[in-house]
Amino acid sequence: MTNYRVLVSDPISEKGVEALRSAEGITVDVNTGLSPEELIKIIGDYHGLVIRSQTKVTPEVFAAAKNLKAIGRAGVGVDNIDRDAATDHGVVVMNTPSGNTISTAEHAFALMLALARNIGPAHTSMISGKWDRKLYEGVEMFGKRLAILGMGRIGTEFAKRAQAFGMHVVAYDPFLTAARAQSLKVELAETADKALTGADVVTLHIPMTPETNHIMNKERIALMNPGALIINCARGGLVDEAAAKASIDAGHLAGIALDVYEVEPPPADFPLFSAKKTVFTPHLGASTAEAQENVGIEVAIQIKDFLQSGEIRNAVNMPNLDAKTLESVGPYLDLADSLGKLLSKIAPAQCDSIRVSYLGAVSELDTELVTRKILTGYLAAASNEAQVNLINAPAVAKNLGISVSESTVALATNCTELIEVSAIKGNETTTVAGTFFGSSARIVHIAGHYVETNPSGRFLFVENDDRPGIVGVIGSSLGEAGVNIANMALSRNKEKKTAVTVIEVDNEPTPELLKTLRETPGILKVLSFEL
Ligand SMILES: NC(=O)c1ccc[n+]([C@@H]2O[C@H](COP(=O)([O-])OP(=O)(O)OC[C@H]3O[C@@H](n4cnc5c(N)ncnc54)[C@H](O)[C@@H]3O)[C@@H](O)[C@H]2O)c1
Ligand SMILES: O=C(O)CC[C@@H](O)C(=O)O
Repeated sequence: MTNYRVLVSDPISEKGVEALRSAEGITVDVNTGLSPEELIKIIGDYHGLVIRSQTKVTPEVFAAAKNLKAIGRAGVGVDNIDRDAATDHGVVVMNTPSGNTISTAEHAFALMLALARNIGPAHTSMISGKWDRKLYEGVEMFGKRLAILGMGRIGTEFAKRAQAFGMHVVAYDPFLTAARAQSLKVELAETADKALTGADVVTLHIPMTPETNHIMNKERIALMNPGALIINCARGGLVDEAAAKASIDAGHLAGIALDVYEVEPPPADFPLFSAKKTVFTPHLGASTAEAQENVGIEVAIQIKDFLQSGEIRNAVNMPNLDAKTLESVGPYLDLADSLGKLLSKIAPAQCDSIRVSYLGAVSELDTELVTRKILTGYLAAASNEAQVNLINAPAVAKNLGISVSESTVALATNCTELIEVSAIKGNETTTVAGTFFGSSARIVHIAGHYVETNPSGRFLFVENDDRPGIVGVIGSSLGEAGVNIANMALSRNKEKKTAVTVIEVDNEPTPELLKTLRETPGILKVLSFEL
């Protein structure tokens, strides 16, 4: 069994580390607090990397990570990983989306209550010997209008807690349907602006993207009621901190509670530190024993399963390939790989596009994965890329200028299902196709010829004039060269008056044998390849 090395570069739970340590074929190093330079120096030795939010996985890290196959993020946000670079380098990025949901929702809720009731300043005042009841009068949350931006996992949990407190919940999320809003008993807002108009509190539970950067800007803050509160336990940068400070200073916004910051940690002269009503925590949303145990164990098992069996769960840069999916698509992936490889051997070089058609039963599978595998097989030989895999195959094709299209047809003629792959160069199209006879995968179509052959093995592909005697010459040439024939499939193209012979051979034909065959009158093309 291969020995894989995994680096844990941020603190994760001991149980998570243990789950990796006890895995067969995996060696773990826990080395936290590395500088970017130190990480770059050692990352080349590792096949797996486990992180939280401190480690920044930059393009420079990927360039040095020659053996890296997978990154596991113990948490939700993957904004500390350059996803495009990961995909280009064929590294799968997985997160653990649900293990810290409750903890983060509870933390955001705690921030809201602490802000509304001045818990922080009242505590500080009391331990300095004061008993100031007037200064720290708060506001009730009961009956207040709460805007939730982002009704994913954490937003939904926050909504449930707010409803229990008697708040009126208005939610905006581009993927929140009217039916789901109804079942969650929240008012559905069509836009963020509508959710915020007249809101007393806003809580943010959305990812940080170029579109969501500063979603809480000066104009949106102004839409909220005077005396409103902002809670951000999602990502720094969602709130324009300068605009929030200006609004508090101007007496519109009453206060802000933050767990996350545009720059983490914020500088000592962070302007909001001097604002009137605030609560700050140092990115603690997921910092509970329960959440850390959940995400630590989850990430460890995901990395272990990927390295040991290729299972992919919670990937953010490719479709999932969990055990169940792997079982159903596994045989198709092997056939797809062979079809891709076969196409790369028989189609002209420098094709412009690849077209994949799924006909019959196979059209019901996760065809995106199968297409990725076809590309992996095709590009492994056709490109100079050293490592084309399921993760980077579409990106490699795109970089090479090869467009890829996919179509599905529910019914297949002649057989119950068919995967047909064409390479197109100008007006020349080369097609191969494969199917299953029972559980046995077969290649049934090669460049205009119906043949039936195994999808793996060593092959000789011979195209010749369709006239008597040629197959005999091929057979005797192979015999004289000591090449044993394991299988042979013949096909004629009556229109072109040509025939092809696909011969599965036990040993590799020598260059001399190939030369003899190519020089035989009537033989038009001889290819030798392994699938
Ligand atoms: N503070 C912490 O320690 C901590 C812990 C866990 C998660 N988080 C952060 O919390 C955020 C939410 O996590 P989650 O698990 O609920 O994620 P999620 O993917 O379940 O939910 C995010 C939701 O945001 C919605 N969304 C995207 N763009 C939007 C927009 N412009 N306006 C409104 N909604 C939009 C999405 O449709 C999705 O439903 C993430 O940014 C995550 O990184 C922080
Ligand atoms: O690792 C952490 O504690 C932060 C996690 C959190 O920001 C997340 O996105 O899951």
